[in-house]
Amino acid sequence: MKEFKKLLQFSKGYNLMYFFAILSIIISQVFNIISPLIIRTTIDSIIGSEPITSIYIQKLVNFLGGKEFLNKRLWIIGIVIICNAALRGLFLYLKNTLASKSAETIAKRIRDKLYDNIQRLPYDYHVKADTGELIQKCTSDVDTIRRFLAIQLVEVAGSIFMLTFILGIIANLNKKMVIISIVFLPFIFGFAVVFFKKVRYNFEKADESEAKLSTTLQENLTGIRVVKAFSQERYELEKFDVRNQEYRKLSNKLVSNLAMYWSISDFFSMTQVGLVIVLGSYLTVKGELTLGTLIAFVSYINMLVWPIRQMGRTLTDMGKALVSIKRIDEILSQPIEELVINGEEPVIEGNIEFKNVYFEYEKDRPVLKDISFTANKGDTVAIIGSTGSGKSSLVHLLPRLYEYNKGSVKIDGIELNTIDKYWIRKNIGLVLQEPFLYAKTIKENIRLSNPKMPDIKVFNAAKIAKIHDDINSFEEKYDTVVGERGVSLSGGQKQRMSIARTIINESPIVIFDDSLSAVDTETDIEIRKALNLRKHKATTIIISHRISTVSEADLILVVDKGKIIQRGTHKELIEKDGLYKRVYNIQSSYDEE
Ligand SMILES: Nc1ncnc2c1ncn2[C@@H]1O[C@H](COP(=O)(O)OP(=O)(O)OP(=O)(O)O)[C@@H](O)[C@H]1O
Repeated sequence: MKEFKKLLQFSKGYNLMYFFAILSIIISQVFNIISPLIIRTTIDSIIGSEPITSIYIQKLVNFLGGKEFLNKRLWIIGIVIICNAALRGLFLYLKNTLASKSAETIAKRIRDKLYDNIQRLPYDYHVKADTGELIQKCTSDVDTIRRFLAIQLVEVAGSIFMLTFILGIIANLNKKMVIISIVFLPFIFGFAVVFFKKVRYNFEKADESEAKLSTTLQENLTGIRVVKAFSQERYELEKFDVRNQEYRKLSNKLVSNLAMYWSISDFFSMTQVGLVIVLGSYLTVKGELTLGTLIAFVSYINMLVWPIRQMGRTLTDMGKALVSIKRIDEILSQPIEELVINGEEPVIEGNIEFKNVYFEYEKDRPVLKDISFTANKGDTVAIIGSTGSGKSSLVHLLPRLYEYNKGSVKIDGIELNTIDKYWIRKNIGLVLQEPFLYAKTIKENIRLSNPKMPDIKVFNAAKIAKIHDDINSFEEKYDTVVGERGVSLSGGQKQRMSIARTIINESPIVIFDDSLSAVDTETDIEIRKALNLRKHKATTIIISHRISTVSEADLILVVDKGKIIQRGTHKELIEKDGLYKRVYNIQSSYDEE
């Protein structure tokens, strides 16, 4: 029930439409149920001489001209049957349209809300989240809910109504026959429920196996260059073959499970129908049942058996929808990141001050310890240190991707955690370690944050990032579409593209998180020279493992195990014994060689 309540927030404005969908299936069932009564009356009372017991049918017969009149014009009854079928069709059409329309709208709203929440979840959530799982929740889980609303729920409502209505009618037709007609129904229903509950595990296994198969395919396609470089084709083929075989095995198992179910269930259903025919015929011969009533019973039992058999399956499938609602709720109930809290938007100049800052991702496991340094507007601060020493964590504090636990960070004298996240992120350009490019043109990728940016700015940014000449060498120049994840560009070109994309915004603070690593030393020097020309426009923080990249910085911080162990200019640091000098010596001797 809790799960249904969760759906209600998405169905606002469509509840009435959904109610009409259910009403339509009920009305269509009424027309469906009337049909055997018309045939019964025709056989027993219009053609035969049995009295008409129902006053409603008597009224209808009178309205159509009376028994005698109809007896000579049976075609009128044919038309009534056709009209009845047409009306049933009309209401079925209405049910399908209304249910699908409301289900589609609800599914769209859920997708919108999920997408909106995903955009607003904190950075840390996305660092840890499984992308495949998120995609599955936004696609197949939403689709399961859509099918549940568009098909299963209305069908079950219709079947429950039909069951009650038909039982009411046949109870009036012949009491003895009612017992015979329904004796197997609970068994057919129970068998369906038990069976589908049991095979649900097999369904889930097959689903999982299919997901594994597509993940293997996706991984292979994404990493195809690594596969080729390491001659891993055979291993990949074998891996895929194992997954493929596993999926085939599980699918086959499911198919044989279902084949067994449908044949056993068909056997019980046919036994139920057969029982009605045999015992009904016996009672008819004995004179306890009219021929028309027997035909009505056979029709009704056919109407009941198949939906009841299907309902067992539908009810178990509905369980899947409940699981899907729970799964999407895992995203919806995550606390979203408040980007604007006080709405203050101070002009950011670029003066940065860290004072005794501590930070930890997990309790009591500090990643940054007692970090203090100052950078004035326009300064370049370089951070160097071994992998895992805390360099990225340090710079991630500035755009407030994470909050420091102790100490103080001030931007132009204002405590960082009082500046809105939205505003500070707009004022900090962050070039990440792994550049991500959209499957768009180069120009669109560079002016991503503002598509109205004039071409001249795009060219200038590309020139500073030393990618302008490369772009001009492409046939379509700035209109070249880069493939998914920019596969047609080299690693260094992608890094330079993402540098151009960041510096075009002319943010007062720019951070390069090891984003020159794939660029050769010469290009690295040229980029830094170009950046130096705009030195007074932005405070720059550069993370690198390369001494040549950090050597010209106004301040170099050497970080180890979350602490600043050395600081100063290149000149000062190479004169002191310590990590910096050691790295410098290693890299210089390597360069000389
Ligand atoms: N989201 C996270 N949750 C928990 N621990 C993390 C998270 N991100 C990083 N860490 C841990 O924090 C420590 C510092 O990581 P960080 O990425 O800041 O190092 P780094 O110096 O930038 O390394 P590299 O040079 O390899 O990029 C590492 O031990 C890392 O495992």
